[in-house]
Amino acid sequence: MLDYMTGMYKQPGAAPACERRYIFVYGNWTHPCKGEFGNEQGGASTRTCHEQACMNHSSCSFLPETPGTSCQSSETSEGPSGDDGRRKRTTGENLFKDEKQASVWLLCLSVPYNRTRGICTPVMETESHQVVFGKSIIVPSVRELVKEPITKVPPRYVHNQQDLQMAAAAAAAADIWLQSVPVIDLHCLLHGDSMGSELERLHSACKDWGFFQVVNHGVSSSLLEEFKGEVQDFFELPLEEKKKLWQQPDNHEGFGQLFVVSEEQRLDWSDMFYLTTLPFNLRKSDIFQKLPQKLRETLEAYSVEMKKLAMTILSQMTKALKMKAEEIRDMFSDGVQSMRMNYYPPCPEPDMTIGFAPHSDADALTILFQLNDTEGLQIRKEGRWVPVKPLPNAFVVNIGDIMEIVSNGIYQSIEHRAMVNSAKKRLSVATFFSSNLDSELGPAPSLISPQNPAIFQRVPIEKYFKDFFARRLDGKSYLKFMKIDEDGGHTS
Ligand SMILES: O=C(O)CCC(=O)C(=O)O
Ligand SMILES: [Fe+2]
Repeated sequence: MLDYMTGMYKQPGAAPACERRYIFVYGNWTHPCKGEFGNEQGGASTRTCHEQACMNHSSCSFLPETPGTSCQSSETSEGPSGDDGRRKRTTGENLFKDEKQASVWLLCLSVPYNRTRGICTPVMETESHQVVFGKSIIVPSVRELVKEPITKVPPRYVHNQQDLQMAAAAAAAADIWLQSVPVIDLHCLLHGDSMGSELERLHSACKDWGFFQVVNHGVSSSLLEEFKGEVQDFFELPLEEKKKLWQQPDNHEGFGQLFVVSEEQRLDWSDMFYLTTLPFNLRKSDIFQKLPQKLRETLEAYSVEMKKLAMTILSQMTKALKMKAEEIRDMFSDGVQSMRMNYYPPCPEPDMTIGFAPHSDADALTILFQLNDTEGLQIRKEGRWVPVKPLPNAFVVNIGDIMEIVSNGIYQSIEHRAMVNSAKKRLSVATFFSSNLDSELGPAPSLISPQNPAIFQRVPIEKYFKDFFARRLDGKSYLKFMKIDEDGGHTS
């Protein structure tokens, strides 16, 4: 049985001996505790860090500098243990035939496991760090609301008309903009002759747009299809089932809406499900245990893929910004990952409301997976709302506030929102990637100089998030709060 707090398989009576193993697929690696570094091309490899030998065990990890996105090599590597408890050698090809399984295995190997039983037996009491980042007033489900034939949007969902009128203008101008949101080819960025030019394109996309679509990302389409189906089924569960996973008054994880801080506040035309997925010790076990089994397993695999992808993109951004590689590693190696699944039901008066009010994301990097081809996402560019048309097999990636702060404003988080329509529902999953919970947030030292002084203050990341979730979501107002004014204090 998989323990969803630690990512390990529970096996009663397992012996306590343990070691920590790491696995990476392609690329450069470093081992901060042992001062080792190396390079692997092709196949999956594991390295072992023996707990006793490692003084820095809690923070020790092999850090893939250029994690790969493909696992098709047939190079030899180690695989999960056989039934006899001894480790079997297998080929990379076999190991990753079932990518979902492989990803779960990757996760398991990134935590201590019991040497005598092979893979993922419980050897470590993970101290569950029960951080509650925020709470939100409990609100009804919009999906349930539209089950009754309604012709008008209830007053609590009617949004500011001036803002909404801009949506119509954006729709009219859509064709001009459709081609404009940059598309980054991850394969070209990591391999081959066009790496340099693709890196420049990435840099411009982050500076000028704060948004881009990423293609050739290497995440298996079968995993994405499976995840898509399971998320759709999840929102179709009967209300009685969903209630078991509804937000609680003291914690915003679960079904509901985020950032609802007053009974008067206008609500968005959507239902969402929010949960923290990484690191393991931040997971809310009661939520994980109640997820449908298949979704839970696919979510594990998806979460690993998203972490790999986020780390790859972040390390490329570091390169483009000419930051020191270790700065990003120190901040994100054990980064906080959370997911927000969004369900926007059809709306009888789409011009009166909004699926997700304008906001910038508080994280470093968001990877958005649009589950169907219904349009709805718009980004604010030069004062206009620009629709983002989902490309097949692409993720939409955007810079969040943390990256704007770390880059000292070179990259900018961009306001975006989700619109609804009268005919079709829309679903998306946003994966948010933020820095390690014990890190301090502020501009990267390598980007600061007397000529380029820090424009943002430094705060512990835990405080940053708690303050963020305590506020009503309002465009980029939270980032303004983090800015240093000319006298060296807060700007607001
Ligand atoms: O559903 C969308 O397109 C946008 C979702 C979003 O912005 C978010 O979850 O932060
Ligand atoms: Fe967002």
